Amino acid sequence: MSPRNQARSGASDPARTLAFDALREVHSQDAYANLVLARLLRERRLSVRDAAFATELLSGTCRLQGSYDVIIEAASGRGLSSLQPAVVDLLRLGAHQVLSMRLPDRAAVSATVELAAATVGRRVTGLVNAVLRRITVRSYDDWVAELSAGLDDRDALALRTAHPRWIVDCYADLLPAEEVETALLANNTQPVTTLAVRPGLASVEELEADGAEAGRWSPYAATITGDPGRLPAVREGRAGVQDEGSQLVALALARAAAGPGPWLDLCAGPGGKSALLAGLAGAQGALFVASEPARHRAALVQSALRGYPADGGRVVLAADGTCPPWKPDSFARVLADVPCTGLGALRRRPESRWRRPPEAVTELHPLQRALLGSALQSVRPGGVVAYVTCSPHHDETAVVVEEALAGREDLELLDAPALVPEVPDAALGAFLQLWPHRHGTDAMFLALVRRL
Ligand SMILES: C[S@@+](CC[C@H](N)C(=O)[O-])C[C@H]1O[C@@H](n2cnc3c(N)ncnc32)[C@H](O)[C@@H]1O
Repeated sequence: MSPRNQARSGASDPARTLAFDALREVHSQDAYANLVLARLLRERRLSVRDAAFATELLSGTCRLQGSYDVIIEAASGRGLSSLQPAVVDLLRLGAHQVLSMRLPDRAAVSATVELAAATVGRRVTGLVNAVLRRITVRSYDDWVAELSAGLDDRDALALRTAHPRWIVDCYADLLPAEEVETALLANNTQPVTTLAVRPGLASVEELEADGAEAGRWSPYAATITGDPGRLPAVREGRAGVQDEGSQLVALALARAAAGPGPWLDLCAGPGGKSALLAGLAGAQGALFVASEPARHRAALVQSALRGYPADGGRVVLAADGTCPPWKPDSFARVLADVPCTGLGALRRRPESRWRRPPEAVTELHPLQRALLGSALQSVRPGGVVAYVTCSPHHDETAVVVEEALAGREDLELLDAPALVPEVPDAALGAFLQLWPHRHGTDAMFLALVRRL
């Protein structure tokens, strides 16, 4: 087998080869790193150790990419656009091994040079070797200190924490100054895997007996290490992976006083919150309706609900939430978990911070406003709407809610933090704002609005 084909099959260095192939897909096809990684791990069947190495190499490289790019440009003395994209990805993977993975420099450089030979070709090995050896001369912190000279404080913070400047600005506008860096660095950590049990179908105690640990805030949460699929409750659809922040916002909606009547999840795909809400609605004898316009995502909602008995208490619709097929005033509780930039879930989506342009915030605004308007029309008097984002950005959160409330005397903003009193430091006025660095959850935002 030629070296090139050997590397493609992953025989010589399966972990680095997988990380390289995945990174190429991420950049050349705009693919999601997590999805590509999961697929390649399934297809190539690496050892546990190699799979863990490939996962860290790919995820870490994607997260810190912006700062590595600045370092690579400084070390190579040329702009990245003058290099072949596959070579840039090799250098990024090498930079991560050298600067962040605590591997011996010599081993990291020579393994990356071999990978370059096997994938792109021998002609690039000299360049890859020279640039990586220059990178090994300094630590990450020393590179950042050197390259920060002359930058303003926020640009230096962006480089140090590996975030685009506009995201640094967003966090700096929302948090006390002394918390901003900690909050940004929390986005560079790997979140624990958290499960939510479906109410009435499984219990946290059952998961604990299978090796999980009870969660920190939600009575339905448990954390695990390793593959969730090893737990019978997960395989049987009686529990599923869900961040605790998502559980808390669903729980707050369920706890608000709203009177009897059906519940609606207006933007339900892929069904994480639906799976929890359906059980909570069922416990109150309420019909639960999940609606999601994207058919493949509506199918994921069906799958998330598969553990519940098929007794007619749950309905999944493929409907556009901005022009819904149901009559106004139909529901007692409505969840509007709207599409957003996902700035609060950067831990989970390693490449996303470099992909989303700042304009995404303004582009999403009309849809967010329309969906909240539709939710407020769908709820009956006395009922409650939960407006939720997994972004803390002011323009996606408070601004949307305040616009909807303006001049509406029939709407009342509820004290959302009061409905999850077990969680400290989460009040942003009457809004709930969770943070990875404070709560270990995604940065979920919740506003609860009652229709009078
Ligand atoms: C933040 S996700 C919802 C996550 C979901 N609640 C969960 O916990 O799994 C937003 C969802 O809104 C859906 N969406 C996009 N446009 C929509 C529209 N016009 N009406 C309703 N939902 C929409 C997206 O397809 C996406 O599934």
